[in-house]
Amino acid sequence: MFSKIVAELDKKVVRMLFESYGITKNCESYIESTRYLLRHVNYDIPKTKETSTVFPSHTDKTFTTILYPNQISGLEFQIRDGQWITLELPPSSFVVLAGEACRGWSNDRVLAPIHKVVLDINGSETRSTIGLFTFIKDDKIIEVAEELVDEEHQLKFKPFVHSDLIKFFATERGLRSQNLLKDYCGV
Ligand SMILES: O=C(O)CCC(=O)C(=O)O
Ligand SMILES: [Fe+2]
Repeated sequence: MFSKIVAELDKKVVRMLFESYGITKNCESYIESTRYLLRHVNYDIPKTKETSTVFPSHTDKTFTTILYPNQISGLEFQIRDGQWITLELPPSSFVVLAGEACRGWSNDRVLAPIHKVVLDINGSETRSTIGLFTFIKDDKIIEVAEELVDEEHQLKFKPFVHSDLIKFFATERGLRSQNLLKDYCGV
C-alpha cells in the first residue's frame, strides 16, 4: 500500500516536471515504462569519527528517487556551486531527487545531485529511510526531449537504455567516471 501511494506521488512529480518544460506528449509513455523499487535501510550509529559517513557521496542512477526518512537527519546534498547543505526536514517529509536518467532526458537541465548520509556520532537513534527508486524499462529508449534542445542548449546526450547506463556504471570505467552520462552517451 505504501509503495503504491509513493509511486502515485512519483507519477505526479514526473508529470509536473514534464509540464514545467511545456512538454505534453510522451510523458505517459515514460510513466507506463517505469519500474519501481522500494528499499528500507537502517543506519546504525557510527562508533568512531571515521565512520560518520554511513552512505558515501554518489548520484542516484535512477530516473527519480523519493526518500522518506525518519526524524534523524543526516542527508547532505551538494548544490550547483559545490557547497554542501544538510537537509533539515519537518517530520513526515518526502524528499524527491532526480537521478542520472532524468538528467539525461532533460539534456542536463535537471541536476542529479551528489548526496551522502552523515550521522552524528553522538546520536542515539537509528536513522531509517524508505526509498522509492524508479527505472525506465528496456522497451523505452530515453531520449532528450526535443523541446529541451535549442541554440542555448545544444544536444548533450545520445539516446540510451536505462539498464545499459547502469551496466556501464558497474564497469571499471563507469565506477571511475566523474561524469557518468557524458562518458556513456555524451555527444
Ligand atoms: O538514506 C537516505 O536517506 C539516502 C539513501 C540514498 O541516497 C540512496 O539509497 O541512494
Ligand atoms: Fe542516493
